[in-house]
Parts: sequence; structure tokens; C-alpha cells
Amino acid sequence: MKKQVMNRDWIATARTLSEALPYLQRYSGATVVIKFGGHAMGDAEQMAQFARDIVLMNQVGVHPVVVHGGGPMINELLAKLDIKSEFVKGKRVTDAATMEVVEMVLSGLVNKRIVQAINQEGGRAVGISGKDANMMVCDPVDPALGLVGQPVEVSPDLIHQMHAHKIIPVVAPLGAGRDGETFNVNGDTAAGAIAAALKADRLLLLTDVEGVKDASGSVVTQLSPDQVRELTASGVIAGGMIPKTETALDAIAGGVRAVVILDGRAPNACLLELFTDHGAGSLIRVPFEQEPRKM
Ligand SMILES: Nc1ncnc2c1ncn2[C@@H]1O[C@H](COP(=O)(O)OP(=O)(O)O)[C@@H](O)[C@H]1O
Ligand SMILES: CC(=O)N[C@@H](CCC(=O)OP(=O)(O)O)C(=O)O
Repeated sequence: MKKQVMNRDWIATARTLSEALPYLQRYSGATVVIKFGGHAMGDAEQMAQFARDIVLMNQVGVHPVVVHGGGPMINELLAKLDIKSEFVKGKRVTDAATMEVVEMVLSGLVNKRIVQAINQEGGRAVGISGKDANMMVCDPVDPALGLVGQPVEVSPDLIHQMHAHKIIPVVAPLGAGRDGETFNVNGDTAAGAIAAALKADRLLLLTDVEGVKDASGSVVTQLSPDQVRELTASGVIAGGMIPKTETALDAIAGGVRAVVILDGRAPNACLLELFTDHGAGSLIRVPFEQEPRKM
């Protein structure tokens, strides 16, 4: 009896691999930007599983770029140092003292944790921030927010070179100012700007809900930019989902083929979306590219 169940499992595994063939072919050579948010990171086991997905993607010919956040980890160190912090419209008001902590946590702790996790799974990851090689040049968003940056010039060269050398880039969302400042950039915003500069095939925004929900609370598996605008105008898309859908629309306008908002806490979320018939989360793209959504 036990043996039969085991046989069935192996057959299912083989079938899953076989069904993945068209997707493996479709994404071979594709650039996929993955935004890994602080809330999606979870424990060491979840981090290892995320890293394994990234290494697998790379192994089958995808060019992944990981852009990470780390808001909860920044909050933790600010609290230990007794530095007060507040958010305005989803962005952290950043003075010089806060900026030092943001850079230490993002470029140091969080970036290196992800790099190490990927390397432990057999990948070759290198951690950078938007300041390296002047990749992401920013202007201040609003004087009231201090050192919060809006990317204005993003150069894809460094990432192209890393991919050419089979290196997986892991990018901390910091930007270089024109006068030598360091800017704090929202992780979603940075991922969108980098995906647009690369004209990425997919931008995956990993978050802590299954996708974009409609007024009835059901996840919408496919949306056009107009539908996103309607859901936002009617207040159905709210709170932390607003910067994500805004990023998605900007990325699509900037040349990204499609954006998927999906639950990063779900096991193998990226693989489920890219390589299975099922797919995951909400896919946002312009309607003329319409092909049947998976599921
Ligand atoms: N229409 C919607 N569909 C899904 N989530 C929504 C919607 N409107 C608001 N939200 C909220 O947005 C949150 C995701 O944003 P946020 O918590 O900032 O993500 P992250 O920490 O991953 O960047 C969800 O947990 C949910 O509470
Ligand atoms: C300007 C701004 O708000 N920057 C963010 C950068 C980190 C981030 O975006 O982290 P998550 O993706 O985990 O939220 C911050 O300081 O928290």
C-alpha cells in the first residue's frame, strides 16, 4: 500500500516536470525581477526556500534580479537605537541619522543574508545597492520626506555584466544623489525602476496577500492597467497595495511585459507562477498582449 502511494508521488513529480516544459522554453533567456519584501522574508527556512527557487530559475536559463526590502528589520534596529520613525504615504521619513541605519540594515544585514542564502543553495549571488556603479540615480521625492529618493536614471549595464558572468544580482534599494547624497528608496519603487530599465519580461512583487482582491474579497487573477485604476479610484485597492499597483503601472509603462503580485509566504511561490499551469497571484498587463491566464 505504502509503495503504491510512493509510486503515485513520483509519477506526479515527473508529470509536473513534463508540464513545465513550455514554461521552461518560454522563460529561457528571460529577465525576471523579483521584489522580496521584508514581510515576505519569514524565517531561515523560508529564506532558504526562496533562495532555492532563485537558483533553480537561474539554472534553467532565466536571468533573475533580486531587489529586496527590509522595512521590519530597519524598524527593529531604529527601536534598539531609540530613533523614532514615521511613514508618510507608505514612505519612511528619512533624516541623516535614519539614513545611516537604513543603509546599515539594507546593504549590510539583509542584503548579505539573501546573498549567502542563494550561495548556500549553489548559486553565485553578489550583493550591490543602487549606489554601485551609480546604477540608480535619484532626486528627492519631497523635502518633507528628507532623504527619500525617486529613481530618475537607472542604468542596466552593471546588471547585464553580472548576468553575462553568470552572477545573480541582489540589489538593496538605495540610490545615489547627484550631490553625493545617499537616498532611501521604497523597495517596490526600486524594483519597478530596475525592471523598466532592463525591459524585464516579468516583475514579481512578493507580498503577504495572495494577490489583488476585488470588492468581494476574491483574488483577481488577471487585470489590465485600466482595471487597476478603477479598483484604486473606488477605494478597493488601498493601503500598502497602492504603492505596489502604482509600481506595476509605472513598470508596464516603462516597458516591462507583465507584473505579478503574489504571496511570497506561499511555498515555491515564484516557481508556481513561472513554471506551472496553475500560476499564482494577480497578473497585470496591457490587454493587447492577452493570452489565456494560467489557472
Ligand atoms: N485590494 C487589495 N487587495 C489585496 N491587498 C490589499 C488591497 N487593498 C489593500 N491591501 C493591503 O495591502 C497589503 C500589502 O501591502 P504591504 O503590507 O505594504 O506589503 P509588503 O509589506 O509586502 O510591502 C495587504 O496585506 C492588504 O492588507
Ligand atoms: C522610502 C522607504 O520607505 N524605504 C523603505 C526601504 C525598505 C523597504 O521598502 O522594505 P519593505 O519592502 O520590506 O517594505 C524603508 O525605509 O522601510
